[in-house]
Amino acid sequence: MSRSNRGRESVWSPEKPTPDIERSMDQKNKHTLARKTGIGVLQSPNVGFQNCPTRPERRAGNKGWEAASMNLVGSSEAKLKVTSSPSTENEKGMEHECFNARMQSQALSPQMASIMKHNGHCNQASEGGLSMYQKDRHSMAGETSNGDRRSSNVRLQHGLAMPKRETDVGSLRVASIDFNGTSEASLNAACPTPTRNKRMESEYSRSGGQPHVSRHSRTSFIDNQADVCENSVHQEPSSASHTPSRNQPYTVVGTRHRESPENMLSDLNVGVASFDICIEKRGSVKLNPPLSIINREEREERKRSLPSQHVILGPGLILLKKYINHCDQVEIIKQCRQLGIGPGGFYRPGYNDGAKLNLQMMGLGKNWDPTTKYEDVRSIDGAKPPKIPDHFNTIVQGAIQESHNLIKKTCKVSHAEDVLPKMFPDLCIVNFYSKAGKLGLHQDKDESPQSLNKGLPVVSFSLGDSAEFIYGITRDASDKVMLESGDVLIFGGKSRMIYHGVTHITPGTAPRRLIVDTGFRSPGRLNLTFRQY
Ligand SMILES: O=C(O)CCC(=O)C(=O)O
Ligand SMILES: [Fe+2]
Repeated sequence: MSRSNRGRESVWSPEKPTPDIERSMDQKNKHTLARKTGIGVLQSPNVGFQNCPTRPERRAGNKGWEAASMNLVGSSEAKLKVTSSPSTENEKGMEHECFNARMQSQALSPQMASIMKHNGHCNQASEGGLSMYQKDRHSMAGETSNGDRRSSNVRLQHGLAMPKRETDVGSLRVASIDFNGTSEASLNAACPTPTRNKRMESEYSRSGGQPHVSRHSRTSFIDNQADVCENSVHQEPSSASHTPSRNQPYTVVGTRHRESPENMLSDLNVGVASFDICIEKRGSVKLNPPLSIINREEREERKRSLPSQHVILGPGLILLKKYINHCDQVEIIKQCRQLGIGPGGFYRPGYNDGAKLNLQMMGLGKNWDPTTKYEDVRSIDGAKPPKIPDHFNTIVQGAIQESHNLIKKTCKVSHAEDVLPKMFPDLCIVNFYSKAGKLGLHQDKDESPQSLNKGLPVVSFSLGDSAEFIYGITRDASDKVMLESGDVLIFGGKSRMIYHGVTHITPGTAPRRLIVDTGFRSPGRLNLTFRQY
């Protein structure tokens, strides 16, 4: 099993609704999907639309719609409207010609602009807006408005399933729409069939202007007698405090067309939504942590200055407990945050069949993706992975040195490098795990054969919430260790090819001071694995 088989999650399965979506359905074709998000956490509610009643591939000639997934995150003002005008007489003509997509956004991230340009989805794209005017039978038309509020019409080739075959006519799909920032948004979709109309509504509302409030997302499918076929995703600005800044990106990403592998592959090329590992501070009052917490953290600091609790878990397998100090942890999180929202930043890697890893990932130096493995330019969006910051490398070298000292002392060997070779990283995989994040059992074996043969170590930093890390020489890895914020785990030499994975993270275990000083998402865990290709 290779790294490419790491924990997979099917994100769109008509048979298996995602567990966090409650589903109910009455006898009159009324479907409701609802999901409540947690309190106190800026979350990305995934609103999944599954198993829509008029799937075009099943019911030839019907106008069907499908929206597989909608993600709303954080603050943005954005509007996507997709309409298909009805024709009472000639359904086919209507279905082929009258697609019209409209996206309004006050701010378009530079990243998104370049993605849209790169993928040829618009003829003009710039930070702050994009526009497209294109007319053909599968086109969407529109214009860019003046001023702050941009109106962009985009051709979402993968965001919408354009009718390609007779059986697909009239199908509208909005498979995945990502808004970043704090948002109020709604999605409406309706499509008449000869016998009945369907209407789908989704609403994500945010009460109050502060990030730490309870959130609610609602999606429902309602029978509708309206004579229009409309599918729109609509976000209304709710208050001045939601006014987006230019670096609050708005992106639209690809669909999951289940019926064709090529579609699934090309979906991945549509673009990525930028993901922020930190919660934006919105003028909220910064409260000092309670005394008990300060005391506990001071005790932990003191413990750190005691003789180290570093352990040798196996030959070339070293755990440096709380090796990274608070200031360095803050620095690493802030730098990852900055890099993560820029070009080549965090995205959720997926497989050709639509399954996705249970984490957000970013490559530094090189990108790694389950389908492409290592690449110098990200095939998903053409972005060049950012460089590894020098400061990170300094910590890596210090950790290797510390491990050598420990090996010399404990194993009484004169050449610690025989046990754990030195390594000068040219790439780093940064993983962000949210509450449900995990990583299936795998070996890290996509590095070069020379690197693997020499047993050049992987150096892994853990920050934020603790994680249960499982490992072992064989596939039935049964050893476990808790990786806490500041820990560095190193596996090289004879342990280079261990099977390993992350079974779960434990929410609420990140040092509070770290969250306060960084705005780091809670619950959340950041993991950086440095390697030499
Ligand atoms: O998150 C971790 O601790 C492990 C990450 C990992 O194994 C990987 O990225 O290959
Ligand atoms: Fe790994």
